[in-house]
Amino acid sequence: QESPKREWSLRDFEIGKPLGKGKFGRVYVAREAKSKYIVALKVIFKEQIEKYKIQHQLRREMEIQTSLRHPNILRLYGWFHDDERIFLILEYAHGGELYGLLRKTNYLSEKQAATYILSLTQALAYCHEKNVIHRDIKPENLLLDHEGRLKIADFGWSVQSRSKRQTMCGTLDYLAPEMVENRPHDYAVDNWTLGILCYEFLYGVPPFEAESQTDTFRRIIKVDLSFPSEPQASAEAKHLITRLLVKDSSKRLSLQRIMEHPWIVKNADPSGG
Ligand SMILES: Clc1cnc2c(Nc3ccc(N4CCOCC4)cc3)nc(-c3cccnc3)cn12
Repeated sequence: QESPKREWSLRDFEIGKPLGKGKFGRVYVAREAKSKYIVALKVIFKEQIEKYKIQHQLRREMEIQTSLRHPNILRLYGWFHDDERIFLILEYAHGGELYGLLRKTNYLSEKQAATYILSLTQALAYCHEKNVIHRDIKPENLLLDHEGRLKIADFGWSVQSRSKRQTMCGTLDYLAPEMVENRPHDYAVDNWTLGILCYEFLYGVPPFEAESQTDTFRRIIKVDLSFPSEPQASAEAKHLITRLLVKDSSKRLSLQRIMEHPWIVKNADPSGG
């Protein structure tokens, strides 16, 4: 049952270290003074909102994010503002960025990869049944909780930390052909992105990575997909990736079929851990 919506203010929080900064502001660890509850506090500057004319997008994103309740979607508990800033009170993901894990281990085991793909698929299926589409599941928006469970932490403002790889900012790697070709896109773009992420979890690099954005663009629209010989991935994993990285968006494996795919059924830990 819903806790009473109380008015928050900056006085309620002790601000900790910055976690990262984005185009519109920064994210800090913070602690609610009375309960000692740890949260992430995202600060967005109003003059940036006016400058980029994103008031409505921000309002819509915040309403959506507050209404979503799913174990793999980061909670937005509430917000408040002062003269020049808007503060979002977010669930703190104790495990940090999934990217940090991927960078450390280069690539994930098939069990880990399948578990994260299942979590993402379940979160997306939840969003789609609530008619929330196009949660851009770019990797920089994927965080981990204290048990290593995946959390989609996006409401349209990906936060870039300094430690991010160069390719990350403004990369095309995760965009579906219909996006890069500026054609109308629907929620099937998320199915494509699941294929990109599955490949990157298993091989450590996105499938269409190239020296230049132009080459990445060419490889995406051609679906120039090949699997390296190292590290070895199972035939089922490659089958799933091949059934998602399909140019015709209507032919991509549905979220339901992903959950039932042999590679997922065999390898994923249903508890998401
Ligand atoms: Cl929103 C939100 C909720 N929780 C987080 C979070 N949590 C978090 C926890 C732990 C560590 N570690 C750093 C290495 O040592 C281990 C702990 C990093 C981030 N990070 C970011 C973030 C991270 C990077 C850039 N921009 C934002 C956003 N977050």
